Amino acid sequence: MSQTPVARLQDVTKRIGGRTIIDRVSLEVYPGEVFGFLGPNGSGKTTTIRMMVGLMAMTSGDISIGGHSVKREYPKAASQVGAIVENPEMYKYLTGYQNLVHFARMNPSITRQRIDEVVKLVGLSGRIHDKVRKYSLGMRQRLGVAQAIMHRPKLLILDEPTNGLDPAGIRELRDYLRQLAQEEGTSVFVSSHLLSEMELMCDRVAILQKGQLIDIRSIRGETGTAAKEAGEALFEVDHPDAALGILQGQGSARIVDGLLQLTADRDLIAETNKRLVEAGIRVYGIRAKTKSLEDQFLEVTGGETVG
Ligand SMILES: Nc1ncnc2c1ncn2[C@@H]1O[C@H](COP(=O)(O)OP(=O)(O)OP(=O)(O)O)[C@@H](O)[C@H]1O
Repeated sequence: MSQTPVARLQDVTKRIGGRTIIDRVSLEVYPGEVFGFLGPNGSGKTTTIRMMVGLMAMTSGDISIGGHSVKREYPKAASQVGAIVENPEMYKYLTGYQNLVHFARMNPSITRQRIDEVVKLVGLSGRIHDKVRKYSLGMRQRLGVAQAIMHRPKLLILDEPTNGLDPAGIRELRDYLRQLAQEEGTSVFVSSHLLSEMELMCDRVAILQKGQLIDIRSIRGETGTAAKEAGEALFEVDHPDAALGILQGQGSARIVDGLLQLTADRDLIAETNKRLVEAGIRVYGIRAKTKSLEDQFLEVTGGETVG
């Protein structure tokens, strides 16, 4: 994508007590996309998010939000983020609306009209004047999201928002996150340890394993099936070394057992083939070893059922 990213993580690393918890994680989140951060428990999702919102310092690397470095321009970066990292603090004896008015006081730019708008967006209009103590978990969470987006952040970060929600609650969450992305152009960064939920909610998913990012994938459609997209493509060519030279800059290209191997989706396979042929390389065969997101996630989790 050629758009300017809303969030950019560059080689983000966190070491605690000599242990590397997050290891050179790099990724970009684009305007209006719902980006999933998928990994088994303990893989480092929360730690990464804590660094993104400035709750924890990085050991090295950098994160920018809306073009502002979290390290060097924290107030500017923070103003572009809305997040629910731990359970949102809400006053249970107040109504949902009173809670929002209370939080809006801290930011004079938030008007009553804006409050009404976010209430509608998260689907709480009918119950916003009920006391929060009467709310279900899903409703409390929606109120938390309403609070987090009142100041029109470019990026909304949600850490494991589906925890404890029933399937209907998850579907609702998916619907209003999508709406948020579409109507307000807000990008959403959402973590989960459940692949099935990520497939329902996200445009792209990054898989984190033991603090390392092992893949970033697009998800096509909302049918619950992961696109069999990027994978290893093997090119059988007459001069592998020359072919590798031609593909300089195509990050993943390497030679394996005399074959030119690279990570590519269908378009990139076609494009690579064209480049090679045009450069005078003879291509005898192309094999694509695509792995579904599910295959890959099962490898990461060792086939264990997580949940
Ligand atoms: N302050 C800390 N000191 C030492 N180790 C930590 C600290 N914070 C996190 N860790 C370790 O870092 C690893 C990643 O933790 P993290 O909570 O980020 O994972 P997670 O993917 O969010 O998992 P979960 O879904 O279980 O919260 C874990 O092994 C955890 O024990």
